[in-house]
Amino acid sequence: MTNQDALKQLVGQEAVKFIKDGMIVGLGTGSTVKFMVDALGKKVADQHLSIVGVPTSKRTKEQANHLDIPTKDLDEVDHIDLTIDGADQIDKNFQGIKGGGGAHLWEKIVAINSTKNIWIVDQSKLADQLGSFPLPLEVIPYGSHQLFQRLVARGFNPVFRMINNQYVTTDSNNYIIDLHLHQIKDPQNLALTLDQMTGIVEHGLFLNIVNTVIVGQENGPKVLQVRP
Ligand SMILES: O=C(CO)[C@H](O)[C@H](O)COP(=O)(O)O
Repeated sequence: MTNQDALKQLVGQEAVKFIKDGMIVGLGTGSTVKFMVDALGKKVADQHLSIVGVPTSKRTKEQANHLDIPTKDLDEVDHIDLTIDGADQIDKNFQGIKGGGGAHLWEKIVAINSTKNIWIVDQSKLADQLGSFPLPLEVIPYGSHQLFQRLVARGFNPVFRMINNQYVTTDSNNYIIDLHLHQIKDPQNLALTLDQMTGIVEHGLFLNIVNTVIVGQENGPKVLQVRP
């Protein structure tokens, strides 16, 4: 296991300490969350916990089910106590970019329906300012090349996310366009602009969402309480 993976595993293990018997828990997506779900599977089995997971992607649902963690879809629960998810970049005001794994649409829907949100990251994800990580947009395939041109005209440096010359598609069968912005001076303003552009289903700016960030560091996970 790489050193970075070891840090991810430690934050995943730290995060499951926040999960108590009886909770409905949003399960994020990504390599860090994968370690958390592994730890949760063990905790559920060892302590005979009765919890329900609400996965934010098909791959997380598959992993949870494989580990015998009961899951429900978002519309089958009446609340979510806590969601634990990863992040691609977090700035000094604890605003985030997500969607590196292409799951930010479901992740944001689950996050805004959760009483509390915890992000688990290794220390490489912390930055003074957002933007060195490309900002993902989930876009409707229909007319996406017209949308692309509008993004070019605004100077947003868009790039369709492709693998082996094929469009990457999300769990909702949409495309991803990554904006190579390099720096985002005003995340709120950019979010408003993107919210108003027809064809964009959701962008990866997660603003004023996270309550607690757990950062993997060499000397152990650090828990940062961001907002109540
Ligand atoms: O937003 C996400 C998926 O859409 C992930 O949470 C984000 O990409 C972090 O992933 P990882 O833990 O693999 O670095």
